[in-house]
Formats: sequence, C-alpha cells, structure tokens
Amino acid sequence: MTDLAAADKLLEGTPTDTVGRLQLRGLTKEFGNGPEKVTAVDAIDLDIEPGEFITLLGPSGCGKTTTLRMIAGFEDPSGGEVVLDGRNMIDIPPNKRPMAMVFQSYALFPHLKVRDNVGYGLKLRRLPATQLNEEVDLALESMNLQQYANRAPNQLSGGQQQRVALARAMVMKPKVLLFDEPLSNLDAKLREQMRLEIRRLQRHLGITSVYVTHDQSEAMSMSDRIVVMNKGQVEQAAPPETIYRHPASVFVADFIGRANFLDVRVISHDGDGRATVEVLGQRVQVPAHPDAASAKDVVLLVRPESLRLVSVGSHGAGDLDGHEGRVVTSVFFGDTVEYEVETEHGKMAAVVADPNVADIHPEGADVEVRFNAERAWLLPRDS
Ligand SMILES: Nc1ncnc2c1ncn2[C@@H]1O[C@H](COP(=O)(O)OP(=O)(O)OP(=O)(O)O)[C@@H](O)[C@H]1O
Repeated sequence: MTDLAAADKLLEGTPTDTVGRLQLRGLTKEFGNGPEKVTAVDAIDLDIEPGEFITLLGPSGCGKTTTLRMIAGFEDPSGGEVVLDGRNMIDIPPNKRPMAMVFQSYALFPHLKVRDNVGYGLKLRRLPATQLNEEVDLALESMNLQQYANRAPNQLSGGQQQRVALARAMVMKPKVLLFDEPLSNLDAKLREQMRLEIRRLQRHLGITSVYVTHDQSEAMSMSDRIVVMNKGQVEQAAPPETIYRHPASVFVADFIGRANFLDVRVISHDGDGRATVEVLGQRVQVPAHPDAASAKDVVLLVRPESLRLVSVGSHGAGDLDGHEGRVVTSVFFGDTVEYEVETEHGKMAAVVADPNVADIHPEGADVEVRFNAERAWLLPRDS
C-alpha cells in the first residue's frame, strides 16, 4: 500500500470535504492586569473553510501562538468564540475537541515505543486492541514509519520524530489539524522536504489545517491562505499570490518578501483599481489598492524582481531625469544577481533571474532604472 492509500484507509468514512469549518468570532486574549495588561489577540474574526490550509504569519509577539492555543483549547479566551461546524468549542476541554496538534518540540513520550506513542490517544478512547493495532499500522504506513515501530523516540532523527508526531495526530482522525512551528527544529533541506510532504498529505486528505510559522517561504509554499497578523490583529487574510503582489498595507508589503517603496506623484485615479502616477521620471498607469484613491498619502510598491537595470554610458547618466542610479552592490548567486542601486529616491534592491554573465552590471556602473508598471502596486502610506 502507498502512504496515501494507507492514509485514505485510515480516514475511510470520515468525510473531510464537508466538516472542519472553523470560525473565529471576536477572539480575544488579554494577559495580566492594569498597566501590565497585554492584548495578545485583539478581536480576531476569521472563517476557515473545510479542507483549507491556513497559515498564521507575523513578527514575533503578534499573537500567532496564542491564537492557535485558543483554537486548541490550551488557552482560555478573554472574549469571543471558536466555532467548529456550528458548535462553540469554548467550554470543551482540549482533549475532547476533534482537533490534533503537532508541536515544534514533537512532544513524544520518551519511554514509549513509536507504535505506543501513536496509539496512545486511541488507548485513552478505549478502542478494542485489534482495531487499535490496525489503525496504528495505517497511520505508521501513511508516514512511511513501519520499520521504526518498535524504536524509542530517542533512536530516531528529528525528521522521523516529527513524522511520528504527525502519525499520532492523524490517527485521531481530527476535523482540524493544528501545527505550531513543526519544522523549525529541522535543518533547511529536511524542512523543505517535510513541508512538501505535509502539504501533499493535507491536500489529499482535505483536513482543515491551521499552521503557525514565522518562515515566509514555508507560508508561501504551503498555504491556501496566509493570515498576516500584527499586534494581535489580522492585517490581511488572502492567498499567497495576493499577499505578495497586492498587499493590503505597507506593513504586509514590508513583512512579506523584499520591497522598494517609491515616492510618486498621483496624476489621476482612473477607476477599476488603476491610477496614473509620475515616478522615476516616467508617467505610468499602475494597479492600485481600492483605498489608495481616498488616502492622504500613497506609496508605490515595486518588488526587486520588477526592477530592470539598463546600462548607460557614463556621459549619459546625468540626462536621465530622475531614474538614473549607480550600482553599489552586485552579487552573483548563480541563478540570480542581486543589486543595490543608489538613486535620488534612495537605495533600491533589484533582482535579475537567470542572468547572462555578459550583462551583469558591476559595482560602480551607471544604470538606468526601469520597472514593470503592471507589477507595481499603489497603496496608502499610512496603512
Ligand atoms: N502566558 C503569557 N503571559 C503573559 N503574556 C503572554 C503570555 N503568552 C504570550 N504573551 C504575550 O502575548 C503576546 C503574543 O504572544 P504569542 O506567543 O502569541 O506571539 P507569537 O506571534 O506566537 O510570537 P513568536 O513568533 O515569538 O512565537 C506577546 O506580547 C507575549 O509576550
């Protein structure tokens, strides 16, 4: 049996396409009292569809872990609701919620063999021994762990221990899987492999998943939607492409990926989410955030890969009406060249993929800076 077939058999009869709708309603958590009071999570509203893979992403202290722990029931909210398939979970203890959590630290029982770790929750549910063994076997097989069944956790690598933790979560047939930075203790290569594996399994089984990370590429590569949090609130909840290309705020644009923010003069707001602006000596039409038209001040987001550098002769550089620059760093990475260019708008980052070696601009070169206007994004500055 393949790993996916084993996972299917394990979950046979558990409908995943209609169950696992998770709704957070005004979810709030305050710690401490008086001047010490911290609002870790500030009235979050979020609807998560059955089968959706959601990542909570944001800077340290923005409330990701606290939100996840309230969903799991490890933390009591100060206000609001966690609703799963129409049922408020607030008064239900963590072990009675149809959810399973995978922790950064794996949290395996060191004195129990792998198969007893995986079967632990089923034993508490008093499953008959034959059924328990059958289901543990399927869970082990779904994570390709059969040959490690009789080992102790400390006889396994970090990656293998995390697979045991995943098998232990899956065997409970949860409606919602919760992940608290599960890959951060693994080395970079294994992390990349495991993220693909978790995503493949999750997509195949369609179990609603909420995943906390501060690793952007993890969030980008795994999620149906990324929820960017800031100071206990949701800044934006959207698919990775939207978060990257059309961020809702300067905070999101700055937090995800690298960003150049250019000063612009707005000539007109043209409706249909477009505006005409003057920037880098050019008059161009760019896509615009819906709130840009009413904002006091706006800024143009240009990602480094949307900038282009064109060589100019040293005598040409002074005539270029505000869009000339000088290369201050030029670093060849093989698949890309990354530049820093000094311009009258400040320093800008540019990335060129698949460079022709002959076209690489050396440090000190004078260049003309151009950008792809369709890939730019006008957004309110004070957002
Ligand atoms: N038990 C606690 N008592 C007091 N304050 C707490 C407690 N747990 C969390 N906090 C505070 O709540 C805020 C949110 O913390 P949380 O751990 O949810 O953030 P996070 O986004 O998960 O951060 P990180 O990425 O560093 O794990 C922080 O200011 C933190 O100091």
